[in-house]
Amino acid sequence: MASLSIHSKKHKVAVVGSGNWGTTIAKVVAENVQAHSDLFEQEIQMWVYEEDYQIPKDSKHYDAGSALSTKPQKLTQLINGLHENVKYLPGIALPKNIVANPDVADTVKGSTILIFNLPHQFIGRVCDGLRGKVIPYARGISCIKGVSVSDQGCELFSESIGKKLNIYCGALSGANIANEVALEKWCETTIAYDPPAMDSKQPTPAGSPSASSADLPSLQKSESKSMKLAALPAEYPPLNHANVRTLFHRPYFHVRMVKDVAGVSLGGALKNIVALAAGFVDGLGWGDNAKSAVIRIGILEEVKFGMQFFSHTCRSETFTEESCGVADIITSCSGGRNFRCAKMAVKEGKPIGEIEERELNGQKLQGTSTAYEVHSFLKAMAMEKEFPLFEAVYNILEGNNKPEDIPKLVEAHSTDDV
Ligand SMILES: NC(=O)c1ccc[n+]([C@@H]2O[C@H](COP(=O)([O-])OP(=O)(O)OC[C@H]3O[C@@H](n4cnc5c(N)ncnc54)[C@H](O)[C@@H]3O)[C@@H](O)[C@H]2O)c1
Ligand SMILES: O=P(O)(O)OC[C@H](O)CO
Repeated sequence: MASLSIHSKKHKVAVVGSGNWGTTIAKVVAENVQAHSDLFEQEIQMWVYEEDYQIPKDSKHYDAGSALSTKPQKLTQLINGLHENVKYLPGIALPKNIVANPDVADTVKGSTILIFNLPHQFIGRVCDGLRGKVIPYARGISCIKGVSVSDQGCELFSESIGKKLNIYCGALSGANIANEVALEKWCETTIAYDPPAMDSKQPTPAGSPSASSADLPSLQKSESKSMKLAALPAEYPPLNHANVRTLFHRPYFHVRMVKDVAGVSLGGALKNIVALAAGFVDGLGWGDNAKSAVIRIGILEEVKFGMQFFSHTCRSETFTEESCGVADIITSCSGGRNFRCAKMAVKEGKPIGEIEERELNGQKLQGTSTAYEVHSFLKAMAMEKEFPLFEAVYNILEGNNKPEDIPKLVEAHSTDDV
């Protein structure tokens, strides 16, 4: 609830992305800024990748007598007029304090909290366009489930966003099918936020904001030693765990705060590969036992990947105890888009890309590209054999193997450990 604040400024929040999850998270934070007007400004700017959209005839918004319905309209105009993202989150009423904006630089202007939430294949280009446009003391949260693989290696999006924009960026990930969260069905999520110590200090209310610099948190230290962060001016409420949690926690969306940014990010990214494997075996009609075997092996490979390549910060418990780990694998292997499309692809004998195009109305699978990206990283490290499930999914997508080959391909995981 709103209470008196000793701070003369409030945080302005922007959401970069407005797909199925982007719009849902905008709804969550729009509700929370209304409930905490002592900490946050009331308007949420939400960046929309602009497109024309024709309201379908079976939509409750279709009105044959209105120009809004008879020809395609800008999606931003529809969202702002109807307070609903009719394309990516149809049927969900959005709080009126969400403003859809087609200009990404204008969306983030003056915002101290930036929430990145779009399919991972697009974030690099979007961040390139934001260089120099964000206020220097802004802080970010990445809700993106994927990893960034390049010649330099495998990078978390929290890291690459942070480096590109010269800001600290944490991560949010969990067992969170967007449509269920949007309908306010209870779930949990994990937020990893480990900002520079200066963000948690109790502020000195009066005086100059004096943007000073601080070292990056340990996760990023080794990779960008030269990067210096601007301090959050004392006029703002501190961006500590409590205030970050306040922005996201709802009665139906329970937040657990942790510090393991790598574990949270990797859990969200790698489970998408596992969900494809689960869809493949389910598509074959192999039943729940086969799916559970895939889940068990998937968790093992997630932990191994994290401890092998992000050992300086990653905790195995993040995968086995948090919503972003085991819970997200279970959810994703039950009702996620990657699971559903992989299952249909096997049942219908069609390429998964064709199913994605037909079924998802513009939403994007993350597992297929992540399987290729993880494969290219493992190949560069000559470690393909160490991750047979991830490799099996890649080889099935590539046409080198069939879903029926999965038991043979993951057999190494079935041998005794004694
Ligand atoms: N949908 C879910 O249930 C869910 C839940 C948790 C996390 N996530 C993760 O959240 C992230 C965002 O997923 P989502 O579900 O919001 O997206 P989505 O799958 O609904 O993707 C569509 C979005 O991509 C945008 N887009 C299309 N082409 C683009 C381009 N060239 N440049 C920029 N944007 C473009 C569209 O405008 C739309 O906003 C993903 O990493 C996903 O794994 C999704
Ligand atoms: O629909 P998916 O497969 O992208 O999964 C959605 C969420 O990540 C589940 O937590």
